Amino acid sequence: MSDQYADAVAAAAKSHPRPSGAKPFVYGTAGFRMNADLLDPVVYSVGLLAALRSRKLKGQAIGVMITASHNPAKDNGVKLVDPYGDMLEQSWESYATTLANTPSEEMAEAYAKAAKDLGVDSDIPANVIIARDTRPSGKALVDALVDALKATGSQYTDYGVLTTPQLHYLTRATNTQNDAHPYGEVSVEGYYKKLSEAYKTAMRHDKPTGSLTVDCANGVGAVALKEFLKYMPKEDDLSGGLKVNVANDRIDKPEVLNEKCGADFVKSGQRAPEGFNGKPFDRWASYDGDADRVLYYFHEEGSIFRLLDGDRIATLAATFIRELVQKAGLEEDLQLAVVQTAYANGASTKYIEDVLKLKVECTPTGVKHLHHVASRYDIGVYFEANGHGTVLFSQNAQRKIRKADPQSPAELEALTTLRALTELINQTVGDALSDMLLVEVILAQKEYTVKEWAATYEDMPNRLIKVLVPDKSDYATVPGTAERKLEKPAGMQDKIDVLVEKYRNGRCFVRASGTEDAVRVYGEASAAYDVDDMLRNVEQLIKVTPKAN
Ligand SMILES: CC(=O)N[C@H]1[C@@H](OP(=O)(O)O)O[C@H](CO)[C@@H](O)[C@@H]1O
Ligand SMILES: [Mg+2]
Repeated sequence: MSDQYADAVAAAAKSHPRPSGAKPFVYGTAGFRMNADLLDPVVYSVGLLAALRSRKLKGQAIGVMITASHNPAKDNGVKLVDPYGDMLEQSWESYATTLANTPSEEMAEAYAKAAKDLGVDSDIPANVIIARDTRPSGKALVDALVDALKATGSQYTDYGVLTTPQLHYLTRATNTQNDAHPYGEVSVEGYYKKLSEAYKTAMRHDKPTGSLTVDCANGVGAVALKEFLKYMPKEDDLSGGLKVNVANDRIDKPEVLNEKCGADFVKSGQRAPEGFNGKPFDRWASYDGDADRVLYYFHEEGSIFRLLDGDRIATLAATFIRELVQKAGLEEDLQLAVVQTAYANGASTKYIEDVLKLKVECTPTGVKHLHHVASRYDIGVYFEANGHGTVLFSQNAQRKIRKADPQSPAELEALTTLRALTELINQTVGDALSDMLLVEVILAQKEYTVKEWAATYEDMPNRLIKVLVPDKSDYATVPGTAERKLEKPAGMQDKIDVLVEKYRNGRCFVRASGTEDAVRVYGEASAAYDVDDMLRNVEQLIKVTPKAN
């Protein structure tokens, strides 16, 4: 056992025992997520890994976020953020999983082995920054994390209660503060200032119409939004003045987090949250529990609910950014693409390809996959249908946008807005607040009402359901199909294909969830009654399939 911290790791591990008989934990789509009561030893092990990761990356700061996002209040979770604000490099996930499943009495050995395998030099200083959402269990979990950081001689900063994207911002800002182009000031205030200044520039000639009401899922988004509003222009300001109503902000009642509200509730049920006023054409948005997702929606006359989901935000952003790039005379220089998952509504994909004539890529579920593909383009717009996404501007694109020499007042105008957008958009990860400001800028500049935005294309009727199965690991998709085809259980895909063929423009796929103990079934077709019938039949098929062995 060579690592100089191994003894301290062993001693501290005794206070964070792994309950016997606990199910194996897996670092999944969004880190570890489970009932908060089980998480203490897991978070301790994540602290150890954060220290190793920071040392491996020459002392750059690593972020640790304690959140379970849209899950119920009793759950919690933990995820690691890499130095530039993206998710933990995939090749390290297996180390996270191994450490999380190690009994406390073997922890020091497992830690030293990981350090050795990963070639970590324990003399390099480690630096970790921490934040948590509003869940009551978060505080004690931060204590477990800090125990690991102290045991490994790491420096740390605990930023308290923040949104997930704020922690991503701080991680990147910390690691770029000495660069030629720092990401921003290393403070939460710096985050608000960066966003508000970019918003004011982008809105310099425009004022949004009407008001915007934001359902904050009774979570941390309410804290961030209220603070941010202090940095916004006054409501009557002709440059960007906007009346924002904050709804579902009961962070004093932790048990109502995500309860009948929030982006996940709205998207999966295709219905408005509790507290919705139902006034026709009022503009509403919902965040999720850690404010990295946002969706818009409104009621048409007759109480018809119209959802403007992540696909809509992606198409709106791609349209607008492409127009700006053209107007700025940079069209030849900058290639733009949209990245989606199989859950994207087929009508949105068709619209991007046929009307916008832009390239669409489809990746497996989970933002880390979308982010990775989007980063290959000069400008990569990526969104999951559930509202999680952002726009990435490559270094090359940022340089060209910064250095371009406008040849006309119109080019200068477009460039000014484009430059503002590279600051307004949180390029580390999906960010409800930043994405919402982006949407507001676009709607105001294009003079779109929500009705006009919704009219750009018509969604295919669709539904997403969860089916409980004895063991979700019986379900596996064919690699390279972006999870659209099953290879396990054997023969099931053929049966699904036969079923789906019966419905006009039917599409349906089944995959195991990476965050819940269930399989998900997504379906869409030309007619809503066909979608319901198709999903009922596929659900039945899953229920009668004998357990694989
Ligand atoms: C269909 C769907 O919305 N799946 C969500 C959900 O993943 P699953 O692996 O499907 O459970 O949670 C992920 C983390 O928040 C999110 O990235 C993803 O989009
Ligand atoms: Mg979230």
